[in-house]
Amino acid sequence: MSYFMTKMTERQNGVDDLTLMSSISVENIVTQLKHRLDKNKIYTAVGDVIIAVNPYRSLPIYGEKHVRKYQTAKLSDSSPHIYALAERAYRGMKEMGPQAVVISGESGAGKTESAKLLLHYVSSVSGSSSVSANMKQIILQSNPLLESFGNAKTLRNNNSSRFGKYLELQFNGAGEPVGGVTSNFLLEKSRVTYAGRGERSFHVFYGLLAGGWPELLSQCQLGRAEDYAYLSQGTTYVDGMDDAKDFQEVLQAFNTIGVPMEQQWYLFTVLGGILHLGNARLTGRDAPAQLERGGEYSLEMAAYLFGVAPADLLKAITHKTVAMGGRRASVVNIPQNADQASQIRDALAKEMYSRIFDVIVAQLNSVMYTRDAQFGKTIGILDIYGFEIFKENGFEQLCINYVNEQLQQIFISLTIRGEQELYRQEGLPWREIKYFDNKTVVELIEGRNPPGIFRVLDDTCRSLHAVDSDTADTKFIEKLSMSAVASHPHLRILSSTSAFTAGFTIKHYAGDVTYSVKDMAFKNMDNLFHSLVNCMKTSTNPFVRNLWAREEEQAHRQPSTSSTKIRTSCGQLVQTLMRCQPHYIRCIKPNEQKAPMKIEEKRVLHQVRYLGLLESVRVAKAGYSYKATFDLFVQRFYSLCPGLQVGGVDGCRQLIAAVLKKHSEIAKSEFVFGHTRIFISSPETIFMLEEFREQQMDPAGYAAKVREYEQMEAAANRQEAKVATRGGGCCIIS
Ligand SMILES: Nc1ncnc2c1ncn2[C@@H]1O[C@H](COP(=O)(O)OP(=O)(O)OP(=O)(O)O)[C@@H](O)[C@H]1O
Repeated sequence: MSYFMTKMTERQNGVDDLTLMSSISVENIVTQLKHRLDKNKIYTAVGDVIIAVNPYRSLPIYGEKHVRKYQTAKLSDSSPHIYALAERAYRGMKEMGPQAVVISGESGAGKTESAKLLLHYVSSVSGSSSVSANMKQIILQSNPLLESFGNAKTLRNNNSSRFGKYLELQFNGAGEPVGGVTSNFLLEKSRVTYAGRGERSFHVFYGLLAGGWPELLSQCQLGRAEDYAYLSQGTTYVDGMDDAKDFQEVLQAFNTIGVPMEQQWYLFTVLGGILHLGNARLTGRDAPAQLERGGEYSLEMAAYLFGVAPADLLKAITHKTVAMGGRRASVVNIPQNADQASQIRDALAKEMYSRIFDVIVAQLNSVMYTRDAQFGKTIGILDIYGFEIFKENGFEQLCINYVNEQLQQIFISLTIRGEQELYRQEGLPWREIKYFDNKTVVELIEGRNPPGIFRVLDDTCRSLHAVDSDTADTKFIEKLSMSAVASHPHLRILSSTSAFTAGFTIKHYAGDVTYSVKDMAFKNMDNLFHSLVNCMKTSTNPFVRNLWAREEEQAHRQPSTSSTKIRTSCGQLVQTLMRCQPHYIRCIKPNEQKAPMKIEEKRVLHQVRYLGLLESVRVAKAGYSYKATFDLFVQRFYSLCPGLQVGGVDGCRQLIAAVLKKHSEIAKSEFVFGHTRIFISSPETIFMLEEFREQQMDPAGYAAKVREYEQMEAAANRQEAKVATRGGGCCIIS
């Protein structure tokens, strides 16, 4: 007996769950997604993981009617849908404890839309008391605010989130949302000072210039976006976007969350200061650098808006303060040339912006967070860049891929651990689950002993004083080559060639990625020197002073590096997620042109690899292919045992005995009984059971499907024969 119906479904419609594919390969995953998208099915499951293919058009699968369907559905029987996952998370939160939904995928794949759909679902099913209505309103308004400061136009997405976000919703005992906390990660602050061709900086800059209060624009002496070096490298305009209108939403959100007018004013003047700072161009091969002609006005405006003296600001930019010596350390000011000083100026702009972003998030949290929530009643939503591999990969990709390695670690340990725990609870014998544990890659990047890549990089940065960026990169790769991890099986160090600055390849769980070390050391140091910190702390602008207040007098300490900050915030995230029941949404961008319902196979293949979907299928199939409570199993397959009168374990045993008696091709060892569930080893057995069931319940329909399948196979064979004849000219497949 073949399980042809399953194959037919697989070939025509794609399987609902990829663990049911007849052959497991990345190519077959793509084929399945394609078949499903052809049938308007954008969601596919891999066990409990949901794959969401961006349809690039609105589909009639959302809204209240669909919410009600999933709210009342038996989840084990419902088709894959983001609402089904949202319902699982919501029920899990109410009945058990903290839940987390991890959404990943490349830019434009649909992460933010998925997060919004989740919020919509939870908001729809979770009560309407005045506290929760108020909270829903705040959460709703926080979106345009965070998007204005954290999103930008990129070539891939006009409204691309340039930061990772973890929103933890807090609920009361009745399951109503009463609060929340947002954490932000990896803001792409380099976008403040540079946006590539066709891209823009963060939306808020254009909004401010297009829709800011006239008195504010006049005080800041602000003009058009094209007038500012930081905004004019890319484009300044986005099709279909109304910057002035969006800016009004920002102001409204500030009012809703209670940011006083005075603070709003100060905040926007600092943004204006950043724009002027970018126009303070520096020149001169010798150190210290000088301002270019005309640069004095820009520097003065920046200094005025930051509330510091122009001479102090210039000195802080053109001199680097470093600590020298051991215990009785002294501080020296090293003059910087134009390139170095420009880097420091940009570092100030980036840091100022990123601190403003942090302040906004903190302000949001101060109104959202509540102590009245029930302990452990939370649902977290993590919307974060997926694994990245570009033609050229640098420090940013290393950080993003490191976070994704960590997330994969959690995925593996919680899934496998959960599976093993279930076996233990069910009294099943220990069954080893084989999978690739990427812990070794996490340690290669962040390890302490032996020091991993980040620590070698930090060590290099610590020993840098007045060297240029190229020398720093060379020193880093030398150190890495001599370090203990140099011979790590997942690392290959590459020396420089004419086309490539030295670098290294990491064998990640999702594939090999080659990183160039160009500018890694400088990006890691962030070039934020004490001179800048000390200058900003003298500001007469209370908002600016506050931004820098957290800095201790730390002229004698090196500032924390970017990789240390990422390790720390990622560590906190991991701890939070480890306490939760996780749910995963892997988003896929089907094509580059944003064309509705179209799959470019090569593109999707690439993402399937880098989202680690093959690994997900393997992990989901690692234990038993199928598990269900005795009752559920009996409910589904009772027709295979005519006259069956009982449910539970007895019903299950009788049913299986009947199947084995009639179908000798199924081995008894396929079925394992736990305390409350039945487990089935291979997917083939389930396919067969499904087929027997269909045959039993609807013989005529089944016979028609057999005929349809045979015709389809014959047509496929004829087609293959034609292709073979055309291609080789001599091979006819009979
Ligand atoms: N489920 C969906 N239905 C219809 N359109 C969608 C859906 N998901 C995404 N889109 C479309 O794709 C666009 C990009 O989606 P989104 O902004 O969510 O991507 P992203 O993964 O968050 O990207 P980035 O990482 O750049 O922020 C949306 O503006 C929307 O037009």
